[in-house]
Amino acid sequence: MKLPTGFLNKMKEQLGDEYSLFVQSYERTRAAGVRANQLKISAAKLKELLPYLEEPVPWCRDGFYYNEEAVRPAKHPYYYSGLYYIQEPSAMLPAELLQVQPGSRVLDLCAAPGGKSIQLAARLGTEGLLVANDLHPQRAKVLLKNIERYGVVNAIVLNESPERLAQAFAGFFDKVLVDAPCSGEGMFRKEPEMANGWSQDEVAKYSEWQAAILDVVPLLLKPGGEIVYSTCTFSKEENEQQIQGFIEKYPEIKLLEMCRLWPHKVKGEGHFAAKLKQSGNRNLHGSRETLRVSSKPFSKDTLSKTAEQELDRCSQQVWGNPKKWRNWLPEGGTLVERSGHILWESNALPKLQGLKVLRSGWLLGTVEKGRFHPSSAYALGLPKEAALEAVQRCELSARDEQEKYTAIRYLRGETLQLEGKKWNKGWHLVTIDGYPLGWAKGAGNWLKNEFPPGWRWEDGEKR
Ligand SMILES: C[S@@+](CC[C@H](N)C(=O)[O-])C[C@H]1O[C@@H](n2cnc3c(N)ncnc32)[C@H](O)[C@@H]1O
Repeated sequence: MKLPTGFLNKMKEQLGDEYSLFVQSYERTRAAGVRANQLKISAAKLKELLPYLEEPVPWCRDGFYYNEEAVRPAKHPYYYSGLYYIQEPSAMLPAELLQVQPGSRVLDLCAAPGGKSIQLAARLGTEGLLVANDLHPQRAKVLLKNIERYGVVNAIVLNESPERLAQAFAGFFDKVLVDAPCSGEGMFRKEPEMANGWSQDEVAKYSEWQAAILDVVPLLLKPGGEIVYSTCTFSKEENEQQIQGFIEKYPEIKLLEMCRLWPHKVKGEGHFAAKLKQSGNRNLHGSRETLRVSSKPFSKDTLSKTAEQELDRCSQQVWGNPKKWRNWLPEGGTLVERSGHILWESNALPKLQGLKVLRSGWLLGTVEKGRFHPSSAYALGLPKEAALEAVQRCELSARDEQEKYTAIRYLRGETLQLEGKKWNKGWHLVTIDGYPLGWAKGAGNWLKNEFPPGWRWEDGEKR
C-alpha cells in the first residue's frame, strides 16, 4: 500500500523502534467487527444467531470479530431488524470508555452516522437521555435513521453547531462524547483513498477544528461531568497535544486516562481516546441567561381524541386489544402530538426551542386525514414481547431459506403473497424470528408493503 512520504516520516519519528512493525501492519488483512445492539439482543444470543462471529473484541463487551472476506453481515434481515451494528473494532472503544449508566444525560456531539450513539443508548436503556448531534445536515439524517433502526427511543437528534448547543444546554450533561472529525490516518488501511488527501496542512486544519469543538465542551458539562475525546488518527497534534492544550486552558478539567490503539499491536485500526473529568463548579460565564432548554414543568399526554382512537384501532388490529399499545411504552414518558406526529418522549427530555431538531423521542407514527399510520421507528423500537404478542403478524424465520427470501423481498419493498395465507384488513407487524422488521397492510391474499423507501434493502450494497 502506497502511503504519503510526509506521513511515513512523521510516523518514523513518533514510533522509533516500532516503526517497521507499524509499516508491516499495512500488509496484513484488517480486522472487521460487529457489535450486538443490547437494546434488542444480548451478545451471547447474537453469537448463537450468527455462528460466523469469532472472538470478542477485548475492549468492548458486545463486540465480536468476523471475517469480512467470508461473510457480509449487512446482507441479512437480522441487520435490518437492528440486532447488530457493523463497526470497525477500534471504534468500539470510546463509547465504552465513557461508562454511561442508566439515567444519565449524555451528549454525542459529533455523532453521525451514529455507531457510538447506539452504543451509548444501549448503556442508557430506556432511562435517561441521549442527545445525538451532527453539524452536517445530510449526515444528521443518516444519524436519525440509525437511531430509529436500532430502536433508540429516549434520544433527541439534532443538527446543530457546538456553540449553539452550549448556549442551549449550559451545564446540562453528565457525559459528553467528542468523536472528533480528524485527518483519519488510522483509517488508511480501511479506506486507502483517504491517504491520497493527507498533508500536514490537513492535520493542522483538523487540529484547529477540534480545538474549536472542544472549547465549548466545558460549558455543556455538569460539575463532575465526564468527557471522552476520540479520533481515528495518529498525529500528536490531533491527540495528546490537543488534550494538553485543552487542560491547560481549562484547569478545572482533569485528565483521567489516555489510550491509543495501534494497528501493529491490536486487531483493529488506529484510534485515540482520552477521558477527562470536570472537577468542581464551573463559572458558566453568564450563559444561564441564554439557557433555552429546561426540564419539563409537568408531564401530561397531549394526544387529541382522534389520535388516541386511531392508536386504539391500530392496537386492536395488531394485538387484538385496543389498549395494548400502551403496554409497550417505557415508564416515565409522555405522549405528544406535534404537527401530525405522535411521539413518546421520555420525561428526561427537556423542552427545546429554536434548535434544529430532527427528532425528539420515539416516533410512533403520523395521523394523516384522521388515520394513524405507524412508523418504522415504532416497529423497530417495540420490545420483543410486543412482537411475540402480535396477533396480526407476518412471522418469518431466517432459518428457513424460503422465508428468509420472503423477508428480503419485504425489505426490498415488494408486495407479498404467501401460499395458503390470507391477511385480515389492517396493520400487520412483520417479524424475523420474533424481531420486528416493519409494517404491512393486509388485503386478502396480499400483504401491502409499508416498509419506507429510504430504509430498503439495497442489492448493490458492499457490506
Ligand atoms: C468521526 S465522525 C463521527 C463518527 C460517529 N461518532 C460514529 O461513531 O458513527 C465526525 C463527525 O463530526 C461531524 N462534525 C464535523 N464538524 C463538526 C462540528 N463542528 N460539530 C459537530 N459535528 C461535527 C462530521 O459531520 C462527522 O459526522
